[in-house]
Amino acid sequence: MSSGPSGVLLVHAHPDDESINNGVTMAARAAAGTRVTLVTCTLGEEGEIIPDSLGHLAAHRDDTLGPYRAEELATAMAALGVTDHRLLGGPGRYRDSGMMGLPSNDHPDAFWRADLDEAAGLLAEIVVETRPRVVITYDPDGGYGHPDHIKAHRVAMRAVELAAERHRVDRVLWNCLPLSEVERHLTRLRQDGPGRFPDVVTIGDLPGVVPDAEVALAVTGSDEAYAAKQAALAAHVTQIEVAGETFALSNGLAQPLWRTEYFRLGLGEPLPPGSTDDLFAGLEGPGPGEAR
Ligand SMILES: CC(=O)N[C@H]1[C@@H](O[C@@H]2[C@H](O)[C@H](O)[C@@H](O)[C@H](O)[C@H]2O)O[C@H](CO)[C@@H](O)[C@@H]1O
Ligand SMILES: [Zn+2]
Repeated sequence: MSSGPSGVLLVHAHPDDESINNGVTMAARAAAGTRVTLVTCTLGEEGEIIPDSLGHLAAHRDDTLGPYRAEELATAMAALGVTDHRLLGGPGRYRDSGMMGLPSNDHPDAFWRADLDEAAGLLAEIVVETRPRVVITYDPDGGYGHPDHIKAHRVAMRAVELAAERHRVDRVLWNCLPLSEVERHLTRLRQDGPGRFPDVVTIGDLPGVVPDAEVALAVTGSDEAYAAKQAALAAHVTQIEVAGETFALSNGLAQPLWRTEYFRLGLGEPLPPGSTDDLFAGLEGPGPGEAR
């Protein structure tokens, strides 16, 4: 018998998105005793692969990248202290669709092709089981237009609707980045140089950049939470290289490894203006017997 409403549910498209977008938030909440549940919608089977030694895993070769990234995800979750992480519909139910417009979008198992209500129904059952007060996912553009990110947004929002008669989520938060902070960090990155990486990202390469006024919440990590995020990112060996307070994807473009993670309000209870650190700010107390 689950107790009252508790915790936070995060909905992400591929293994690595959870650590990139919410590593600090997940580590801080797990350490505080909040129930943290991660649902990852695909295994990232179509991903590029950084280490040459692992290139054989690629979709056009052995096509075994998915199980490998599942192991990377488990290692990242251990680093963040998150024990409840699930694959939507079970391992392999929905396949990584690849970047928008590629033939992999048409794979019969591609998440981009998934029936929305079927996928949202699977997620709604997790919402009813775990009873989160807050759900975190992407904005309607998926942050940067990747089909799996867009679909994860749509599935998450529909699941909250489908679950509402059995469990009402207090608020849905969308990951974002405030323009002024992006400009400040990229200016410094360009001045310091990309270090071990060939170049630095541009604003257009970063997901969910919005005017500062649209940011409803900023969650800044402790040294411990930030170190956990660095370790979690580093666990995604096929996708990410970490260099101190920067990292790069397979595109080799240095980008900030954010210590502060930012959110817009997607649905539900507004946060008090200028809220910091508390996903549950302004909500009536924790659920019965639940830590926040
Ligand atoms: C962070 C993220 O969502 N990564 C996705 C993305 O991978 C990017 C993609 O391969 C792009 O072409 C590269 O330039 C970039 O460096 C990659 O991060 O798309 C992949 C395929 O759908 C997905 O597996 C990966 O997780
Ligand atoms: Zn992704």
